[in-house]
Parts: sequence; C-alpha cells; structure tokens
Amino acid sequence: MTAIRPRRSALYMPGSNARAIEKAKTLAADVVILDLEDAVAPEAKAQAREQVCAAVRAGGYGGRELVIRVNALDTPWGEDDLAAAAAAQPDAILVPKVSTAETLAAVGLRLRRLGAAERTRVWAMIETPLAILDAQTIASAARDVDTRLDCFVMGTNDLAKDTRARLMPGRAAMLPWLMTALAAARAHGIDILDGVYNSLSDADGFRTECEQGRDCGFDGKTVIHPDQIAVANEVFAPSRDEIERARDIVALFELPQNAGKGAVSHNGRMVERLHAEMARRVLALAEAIADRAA
Ligand SMILES: CC(C)(COP(=O)(O)OP(=O)(O)OC[C@H]1O[C@@H](n2cnc3c(N)ncnc32)[C@H](O)[C@@H]1OP(=O)(O)O)[C@@H](O)C(=O)NCCC(=O)NCCSC(=O)C[C@H](O)C(=O)O
Ligand SMILES: [Mg+2]
Repeated sequence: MTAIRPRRSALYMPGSNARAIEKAKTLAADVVILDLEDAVAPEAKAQAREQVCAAVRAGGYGGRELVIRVNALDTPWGEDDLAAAAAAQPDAILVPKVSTAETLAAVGLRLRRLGAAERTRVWAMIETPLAILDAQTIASAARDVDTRLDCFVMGTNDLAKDTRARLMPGRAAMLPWLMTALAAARAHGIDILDGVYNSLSDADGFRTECEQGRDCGFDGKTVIHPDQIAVANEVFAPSRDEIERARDIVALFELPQNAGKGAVSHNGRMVERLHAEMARRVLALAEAIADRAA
C-alpha cells in the first residue's frame, strides 16, 4: 500500500492576510492552502505572491502540507504566480478552474522548464461545468507523471456560480457532480477533497456536510476558518469503533483456519478479503494520523 498522507482538513487563507499565514503554523489543519486567486483582490496580487512565497520558503509549518493556489495561466497573474510558486517549493501547486487535461499538461511542462522541485505536486480545482463533464479525462492526466497530478479539490462556490445550482442543505443538486469527480479521482488513483462550507456560524450544518462528504468517499474537507478544523479532523478520521473492527477483520483472515477462504462471517455479517484490504487502509490512515499528532 502506498504511504497515506492525512488530508482531513485543508485550510484556505487569503495570501494577502499576513496574520492568517502566521497563525496557520499553530493550527491543526493537515493542509494549508495559501490562496493567490479568488481570496485576493487584483490590486493585492503581487504583494500576496511575494508574501506567500516568502512564507513557504521560510517554513515553520511542521508536518502540514503547504499548497499555493495560483491564478489560472490565462489571467494576468498566472505565469508570474507559477514561476514564483515553483521557486518556493511548496508540497503542491493548486491550479484553479481546470477544465481540460491539456491545462494540466501545460502546467506540468512549465514546471519542468522552471526547474520545479520533483517533490512539488499539482492539485486541480474541479469547479467548472466542463470539468465535471470531462472529469475522467482530467483525472487520467495523473497517469502522465509529467503532470504531477496528485489531488482534486472541489470548488463548489464556482460550480454554484457557473451552473446556477443552489447551495442548500443536503446538496441534492451538487451530489451527482461531487460523485462524478470522486469516481474519476478514484479511477486514476488520486485523492479528492470536498468543497467549502460558507457559513461560519452554523456548526451543525458544517458537521452534517463533513459527514456527508466522508460518506461519499472524500479524503477530507476544504475549510475557510480555524473553527472548522477540529470537526473536519474528527469526521474524516477513522473512529475508535472503526479501528477496532478493522483490526478484527485483518486478524480474522490471518487465522490458519481462514487461510483458504474468500469470505467468512464476523458479528453476523459477511466479510470478504476486499474488506480486509479496506480494513488495512483504515489502520494505515489511523497510524498516519497518530504519527501526525506525535
Ligand atoms: C471568512 C473570513 C474573512 C473571516 O475572517 P475574520 O472575520 O477575521 O474571522 P475571525 O475574526 O473569526 O478570526 C479569528 C482568528 O482566526 C484567524 N483566521 C480567520 N480565518 C483564518 C484562516 N482562513 N486561516 C488562518 N487564520 C484565520 C484570524 O486572523 C483571527 O486570528 P487572531 O487575530 O489570532 O484572533 C476568514 O476566515 C477568511 O478569510 N477565510 C478564508 C477565505 C478564503 O481563503 N477564501 C478562498 C477560498 S474558498 C473558495 O473559493 C473555494 C473554491 O474555489 C470554490 O469555488 O468553492
Ligand atoms: Mg473557486
């Protein structure tokens, strides 16, 4: 099994907000996304770029993954953002409004020409109607190592804007798109993070949406405020019961009497070897989370 990086919570912050960038060093988010795109006003873009890249170069974020969200290449800031981000060597560069696999090929090529560090991966925002309609092809870019594609991030605000679907409890309108992107990501072996929850005052609504995202199969949730981190970390981590059950299932298939069996019964339920595989992933994730906390 490939190493798992917990990505339960990914905290956005405006790249122009020095206080937030500093504060992130003390927050329990698994991922810190330093935004140069929609959270930064046009007149603040250049200063934000400088500030964000200086923060990434200086480090001090411990085990948190550091991600820079650049402006799209077809904007006045995109090329400069990409060059500066590549030089700063974050864990990943998040590309907004990716609608085609060609965009990822172009970003990969530029990163190679810029001499970007091998460790810097590319993440793609899935937030346009075209991206949903072509999610499979976009995710398949991960098969080309030059694209560095490692993770999808849902942009539900932009999806709502472009489709005119409403952001409402239960997300009936969004669910087909969320699941299409999720299936595409899984088909090509990359992670996928759920979109943000805009209300800062509705803690119950936020938890419900985290649980829905987890049950849909997302690896974590993108968040916009420190107050949302703890709940996302809790919901997207295996619970104590899940860990216990996973240990039982793995142990069951290690028993000599089950060596030749494909399916056994456990607490009144059928358990197959695929469940043992799932259980091993649960245990690996729990271990990675424990390592992160240590
Ligand atoms: C939404 C906010 C503007 C609210 O900010 P504020 O009113 O300052 O919040 P508080 O007073 O409650 O803040 C308390 C302290 O926490 C710090 N803080 C707040 N937010 C963050 C953060 N995101 N990261 C780090 N630290 C944060 C404050 O500095 C206070 O600290 P202290 O001084 O020590 O008390 C604000 O939360 C915010 O800007 N959030 C992020 C907005 C953002 O980045 N948006 C872009 C991404 S969302 C998106 O568009 C996704 C996608 O593209 C899509 O289409 O859906
Ligand atoms: Mg967006």
